[in-house]
Amino acid sequence: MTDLAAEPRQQLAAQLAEATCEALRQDLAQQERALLVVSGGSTPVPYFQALSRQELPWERVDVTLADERWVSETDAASNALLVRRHLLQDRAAAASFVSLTTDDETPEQGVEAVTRRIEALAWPASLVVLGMGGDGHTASLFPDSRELELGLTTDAPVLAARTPSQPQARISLSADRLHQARRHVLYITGDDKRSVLARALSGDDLRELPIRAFLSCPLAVYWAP
Ligand SMILES: O=C1O[C@H](COP(=O)(O)O)[C@@H](O)[C@H](O)[C@H]1O
Repeated sequence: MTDLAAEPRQQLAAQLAEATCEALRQDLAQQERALLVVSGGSTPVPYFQALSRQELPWERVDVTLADERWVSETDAASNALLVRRHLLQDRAAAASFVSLTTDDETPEQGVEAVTRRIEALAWPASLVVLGMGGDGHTASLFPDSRELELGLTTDAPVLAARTPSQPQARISLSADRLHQARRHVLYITGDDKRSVLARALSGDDLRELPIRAFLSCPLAVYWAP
């Protein structure tokens, strides 16, 4: 059976990979290193694959995540595993990846070390590629997170987050740090997420749909059915 969603999603992934390269190339013409912040979850796989084949001076590119589940890098739920499997391949294998986890038991214990790692990167990031869940969360800024208010207001770059709806503890870049990037993309697929985005655009309560914190970045929306 033909998967009707596959082709537009592949095209979208190819377009976003091109736009990502353009952003990184522009910045690498002005500076020694450039930083790309990507999201995890299931959506970015075709984008990562398309990006991994692009020609770029990848050895001058750092890649990190907008957020991570506090699991080992071998766990199937690890966003780092996803990046290593699908993005840090082919030409992009030469990029440096900076993870958001440590060997500590909890993100609260690891957050200081991760903060030091994150601060050592070449900010502002060239591009932040945000994802969005069906509940309007982005990065690990979840509507039901105990730390949502903190994540939206702190000027610290990284925070630990506990979210009743999620099985794992999380670590996330803060809204402030994500805002500081030069360019912002929201990368989503499917009609459900399009409806969530439409809802987000028609209101202003950040606690209801945290993605609203990024709608005026400005945010380039990459969507396919
Ligand atoms: O939990 C997460 O979910 C969002 C969206 O994921 P998707 O599977 O619906 O694409 C993602 O942006 C975030 O990085 C991830 O940790």
